[in-house]
Amino acid sequence: MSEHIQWEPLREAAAEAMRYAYAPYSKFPVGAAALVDDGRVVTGCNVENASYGVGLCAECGLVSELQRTGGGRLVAFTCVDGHGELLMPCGRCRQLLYEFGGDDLLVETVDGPKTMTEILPYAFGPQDLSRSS
Ligand SMILES: O=c1ccn([C@H]2C[C@H](O)[C@@H](CO)O2)c(=O)[nH]1
Ligand SMILES: [Zn+2]
Repeated sequence: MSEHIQWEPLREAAAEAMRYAYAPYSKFPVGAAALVDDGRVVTGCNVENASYGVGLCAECGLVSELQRTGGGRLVAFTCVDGHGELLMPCGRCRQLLYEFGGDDLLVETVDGPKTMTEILPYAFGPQDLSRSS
C-alpha cells in the first residue's frame, strides 16, 4: 500500500483542512492530512489560544479525528502551511504521530517521503512500556 501513496490528493486534503485553522496569534495556519490503513483520510488544523502555549498543532486535531472515526493505523502523513509549502511536524507531533503510525509511517518532506524512523530515530513508544522486567 505504501508504495502507491497518492500524495497530491493528500496535500489537497491538508490544504482544505487548513482553511479552518484558528491562528490569530501566529498568523500561520496549518493543515495536516493522513491516510489510514483502511483507506480513509483524516485531517486537522491548528487551533491557537490567547494563552499562547495552550495552542494545538494541526496534528492534534488529526489524531483526535483518527480516534473519533474508528481508529486504525496511520500510513502516510503530510502537512502544509498557508503558502502551500510542506511543513515538518514539530517534535511533539512526531511523538503524537508515532503512537498511531509507528516506525513505518511515511511523512512527506521536501526530499520526498521519509519513514518515521528517519525523522524520529530511537523513538520512545508503546513497546517500551510493554517490555517486562
Ligand atoms: O507541524 C506543525 C507546525 C506548526 N504548527 C502550528 C503551531 C502554531 O499554531 C503555528 C506556528 O507555530 O503553527 C502546526 O500546527 N503543525
Ligand atoms: Zn506540533
